[in-house]
Amino acid sequence: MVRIVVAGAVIREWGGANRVLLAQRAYPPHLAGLWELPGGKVEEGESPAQALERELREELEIEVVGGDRIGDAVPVGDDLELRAYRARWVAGEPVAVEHRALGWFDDAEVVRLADSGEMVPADVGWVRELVDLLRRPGPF
Ligand SMILES: Nc1nc2c([nH]c(=O)n2[C@H]2C[C@H](O)[C@@H](COP(=O)(O)OP(=O)(O)OP(=O)(O)O)O2)c(=O)[nH]1
Repeated sequence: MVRIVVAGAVIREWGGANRVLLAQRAYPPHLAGLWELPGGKVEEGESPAQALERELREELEIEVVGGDRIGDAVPVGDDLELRAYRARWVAGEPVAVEHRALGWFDDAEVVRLADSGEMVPADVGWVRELVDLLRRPGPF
């Protein structure tokens, strides 16, 4: 059975640029050190939006509301399907509960991470859509 993994783009205008929140994985070894959109696996009985809201509460201690899809689904191995969504920030300052670090990246920095191999490979296909979002005016 294919499990759905949801990943969220929280965007904030900060320091004169729109920035997306990325998280640096601490595990497993082949992904440790790489940056991703935070999220996790959808549990039984949950909608993708509910899963995203729960995962960001658990991993980052922030409250968000799950929104529109970003880009296409990405198969990971034989048993995971990864999906990206907009996530509207509601409350809380992000804390790295499970990640090595957190960062807010503007459009150029997202491209640089992808080009330099510092982004989780499955997420690289979303960079074009992320950059388009970051170049649009808010509110987010
Ligand atoms: N959260 C997240 N996972 C990703 C991304 N890209 C990517 O390949 N993955 C993979 C890594 C993992 O194999 C899987 C999600 O695992 P996870 O560790 O974030 O999810 P989880 O909290 O539900 O996991 P678990 O500890 O219960 O295993 O998807 C991404 O952008 N965000």
